Amino acid sequence: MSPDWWAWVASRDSLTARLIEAGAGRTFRVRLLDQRLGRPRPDEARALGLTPGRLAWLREVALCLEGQPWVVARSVAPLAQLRGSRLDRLGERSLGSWLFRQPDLARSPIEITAGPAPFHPARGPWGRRSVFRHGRFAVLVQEFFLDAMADELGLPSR
Ligand SMILES: C=C(O[C@@H]1C=C(C(=O)O)C=C[C@H]1O)C(=O)O
Repeated sequence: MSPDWWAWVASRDSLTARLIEAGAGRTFRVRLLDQRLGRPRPDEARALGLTPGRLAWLREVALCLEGQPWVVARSVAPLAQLRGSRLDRLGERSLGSWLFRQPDLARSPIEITAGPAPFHPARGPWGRRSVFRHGRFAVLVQEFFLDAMADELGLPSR
C-alpha cells in the first residue's frame, strides 16, 4: 500500500472529520442508503461474536463530497446493546460524530481488504473494518474508499 493510502486506511480517529478536512471546503454529506433490522453476513457476525442468524441493526451510507461518494460504509450493531443509544434517530448525521463523542470509546485493530464492498457496486482501492465499543454497546464499521476519492485528491491507485 502506498504511504498516501496508508495514512487514510490506518487512521484511528474520525474518518468523517478527516474527509471534511481533506474536502477543503467541498460540502460534506452522509447519504443514508439503507437502515433496517436484518441479518448480518456470516463474516460480520463472526467479527462481532454474534450468534449467526441473529437480527442486528444495519446501516449503509455513502460519505459524499459535493454529492459524489468518496467512501461507502456499512455498520452492524447487535440489538441486545442497542437500547438507549438512539442510533435510529441518527438519520443523515454521521455515526462517527456520535461515536467519537463517547468518552470511553474503544476501537479494535483495523482489518484491511483489497476486495470490493460486498454491499455496494462502486469500486475502490481499499476497504477496512473495525469494532467500536463503548460500555456494552458495540458496532462493526466497514468502510470502502472509492476511486472517485483517489481521483479528487490525486491519490495513487493503491
Ligand atoms: C466511524 C465513523 O463514522 C462514519 C460515518 C458513518 C455513518 O454515518 O453511518 C459510518 C461509518 C463511518 O465512515 C467515522 O467518522 O470515523
